Amino acid sequence: MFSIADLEQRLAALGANAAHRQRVMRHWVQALPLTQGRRQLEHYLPHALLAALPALMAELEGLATLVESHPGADGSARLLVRLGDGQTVESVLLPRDGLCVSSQVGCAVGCQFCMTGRDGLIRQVTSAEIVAQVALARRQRAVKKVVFMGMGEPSHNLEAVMEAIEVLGTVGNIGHKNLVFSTVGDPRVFERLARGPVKPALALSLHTTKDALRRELLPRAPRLTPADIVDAGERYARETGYPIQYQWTLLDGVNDGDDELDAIVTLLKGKYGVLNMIPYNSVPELPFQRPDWDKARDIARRLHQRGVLTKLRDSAGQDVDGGCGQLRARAAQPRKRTVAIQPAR
Ligand SMILES: C[S@@+](CC[C@H](N)C(=O)[O-])C[C@H]1O[C@@H](n2cnc3c(N)ncnc32)[C@H](O)[C@@H]1O
Ligand code: SF4
Repeated sequence: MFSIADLEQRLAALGANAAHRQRVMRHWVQALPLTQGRRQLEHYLPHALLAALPALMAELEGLATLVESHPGADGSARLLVRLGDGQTVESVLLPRDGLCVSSQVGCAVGCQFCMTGRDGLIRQVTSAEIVAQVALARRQRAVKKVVFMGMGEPSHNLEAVMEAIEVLGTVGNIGHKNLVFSTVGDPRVFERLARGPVKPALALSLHTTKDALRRELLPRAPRLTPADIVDAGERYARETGYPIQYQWTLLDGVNDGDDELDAIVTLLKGKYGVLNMIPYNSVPELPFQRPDWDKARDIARRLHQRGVLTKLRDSAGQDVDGGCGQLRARAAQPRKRTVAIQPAR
């Protein structure tokens, strides 16, 4: 297990200067053959590095290897990925060149509706292992967007995630607004993301406007109220120019009542953001129900009419254990079905 910083050090020890390091990293992250490039590697890299390169590339490939691929009817594919020590995480190839990656094995937040949270935190995923998930996916298809919506809470592995984001947004050739950091909301996140050289877009998993219910559903999320989260999100959105993606997992009879809709309008109307409503992926082991699609569509339509930009989305690969953590648990993000769009401002 090593980090991007460890990799940089190893390259430097083999005689690589900054430009050499960037070139090697580009081949890895973009899954480019070593023969590709304007200047051939053998005329460019120091001898020691050249000699070590095949073994090093094999080692980098070994950071994330494919165990299973479950293609969905919507063009997505849920991947079960083995890390170097045998632990497994999920990545999801999304329609339209997106990829959902995992930042932790398990998760300490313990959301009641999430299969990943049931395991608790098993271990952190290193920055190199995060980037390796992208390299693995790129060996299968193009990746132009990376969302941190797989297993784990990125704010609990913040420095590793930020290190990976910096690589992906530079040598990885991914547009900064196409890197999406998804979090339950942690005060450190807003400050840290705004400070990085690569500022990602931000998704905030809100799920309810009620503080007490949120504490129940997300038992170990930081003690920010929904209003605190939206305030901090609004500042980040204004600072970066990217709208916040508010995430709302729709749970039948739990967070889909008229009282929630009234409070959503109070909280989000006029804010620089979009509300993504994602009907819960049923997981047999968990005690929640997915609302039917017509009900979900009606909720999105009513919010739209009241001035909240709302999109109804379905998790990718509904037909192949679409709930995050299900594939790992049993040895599985967003196909868009946009029903209502209204300019937020
Ligand atoms: C798996 S989490 C990972 C990122 C981060 N921990 C978070 O919660 O934003 C990504 C999103 O998946 C959602 N999610 C988890 N389990 C789900 C399920 N069974 N059905 C639908 N969405 C789910 C979460 O609510 C969250 O918005
Ligand atoms: S939804 Fe996100 S924060 Fe909650 S348990 Fe799952 S991975 Fe962790």
